[in-house]
Amino acid sequence: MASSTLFHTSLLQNSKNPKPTNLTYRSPSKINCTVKTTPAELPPTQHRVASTESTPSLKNRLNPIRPLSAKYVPFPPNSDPNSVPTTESYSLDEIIYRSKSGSLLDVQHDMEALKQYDGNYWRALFDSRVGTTTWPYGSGVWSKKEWVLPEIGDDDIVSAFEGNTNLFWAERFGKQYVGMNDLWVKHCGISHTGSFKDLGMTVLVSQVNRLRKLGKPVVGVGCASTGDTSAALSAYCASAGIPSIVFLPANKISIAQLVQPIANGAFVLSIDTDFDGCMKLIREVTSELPIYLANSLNSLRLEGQKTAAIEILQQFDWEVPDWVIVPGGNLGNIYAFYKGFKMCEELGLVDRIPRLVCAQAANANPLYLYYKSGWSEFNPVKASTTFASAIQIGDPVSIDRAVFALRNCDGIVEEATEEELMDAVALADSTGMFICPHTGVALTALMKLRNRGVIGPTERTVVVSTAHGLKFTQSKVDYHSKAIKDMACRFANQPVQVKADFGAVMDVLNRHLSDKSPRF
Ligand SMILES: Cc1ncc(COP(=O)(O)O)c(C=O)c1O
Ligand SMILES: N[C@@H](CCOP(=O)(O)O)C(=O)O
Repeated sequence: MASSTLFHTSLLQNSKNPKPTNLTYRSPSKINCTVKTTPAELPPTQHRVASTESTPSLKNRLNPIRPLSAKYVPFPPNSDPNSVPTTESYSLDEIIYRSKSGSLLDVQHDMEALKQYDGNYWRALFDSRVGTTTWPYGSGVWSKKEWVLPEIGDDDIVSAFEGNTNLFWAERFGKQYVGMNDLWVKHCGISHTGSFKDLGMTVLVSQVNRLRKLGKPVVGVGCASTGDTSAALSAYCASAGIPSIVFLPANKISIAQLVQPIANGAFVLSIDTDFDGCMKLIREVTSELPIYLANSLNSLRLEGQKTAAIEILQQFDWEVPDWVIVPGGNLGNIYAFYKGFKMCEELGLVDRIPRLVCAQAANANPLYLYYKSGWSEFNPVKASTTFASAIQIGDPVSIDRAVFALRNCDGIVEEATEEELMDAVALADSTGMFICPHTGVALTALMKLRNRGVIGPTERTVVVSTAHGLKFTQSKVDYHSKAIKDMACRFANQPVQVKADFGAVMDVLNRHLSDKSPRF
């Protein structure tokens, strides 16, 4: 409720805002920073105004002569030894999703321009924005604007102040179930629309907003979805007044996810196919109609999603965790994490990157099978039904990005059966979390890697939680009522039916209290 109120207020104020004035102050790291504030007569909600400090205002430090910029290049970028050197590139103001050869694209930042500032500078700049309410830097994504879309105007940004999510010390789960004392869960799903997709969608919809203002032919924005991309797309588009169109696999997403685009006024197509079928259709449609493609095939999305990696480092005071475990489906996010960590290393904020683990549901495991083949042969699969329905994907569009990321960080791929992932959810929930099944997949991967001794007991590990558990309550209801065929539901916690009678209630409580065995 609160965040959606802020969302609208921010956009309203942004459009009305007069020009700011400048003040100079010294940031905690002794770097001269210029901050722009608005005149005193402005409304007290000054924090919702546009255009505050920006990197060029810090030019007194290093006299930068290269402006910051970014462009599309074919993936993998030229920096990769296996890439074929090319000069092919495109402005971010072009509407393009694939290179001439049909490969994926990547957003490439002018790293030389970014390197005009050292790691201390970037750390201090990002740290100085934590907790601010100044537009747009109060967003965990736009607090890293220079590394995301350096050239976009603040007025074009469509943001719900996403990001800045809780990095939760999973003390009890860690100690009790995996023998670890340094286990953390990054709750990316505790967000405006309840999943990490907000991080990428703010970037994509902001760029669409800019394109439309530039007069580009974009009548709407479309995606195929297993429920979270569609929720984020429709919310951000609704906020900016941009039409959204979502292709959903009929009867394959949760009710909570389905109602999100409906409520946000999207044009919702429920299609009698699976996600891969919807993805194929949206690609065909967006090549025919002036509908902008919002899936992570579009590399803009990953620029926002990569900020979760930067945010993790920041939350650890720029200490690098040993492992980060990410559930994978269409496989954009695992690459986004790699890219975020790698940029921090290349720009001197940290001196190494973590090892990444991509966790898949065994019922939708094409990456896992590819990994197990020693990366020798990739075959799409027909994904079967899984409680981790948002990753029920058999032909991931970002397969090349995922392999690139995993190979370059000595990464691992793991899988989780339905029973394993649901048990992991129940155990995590019993320690005070309320996680989605996808996070259960990631926790299963952690348990397996701990059992095999791959992850050590004192290694700092972050499990990325990708969606809010409240979107997936039906799976929890089924589990706790032991209503899942062929599943023991070992950790089900069933309510006790009792008569509305004092004696009956006392009997039940006395039996419960005398039972000394811990519940799990
Ligand atoms: C909740 C949730 N977790 C994980 C994923 C996997 O992310 P990716 O498709 O980037 O691999 C998705 C979407 O695919 C998702 O919605
Ligand atoms: N889980 C996703 C699947 C599509 O992924 P995307 O990142 O390519 O949009 C969803 O919620 O739709």
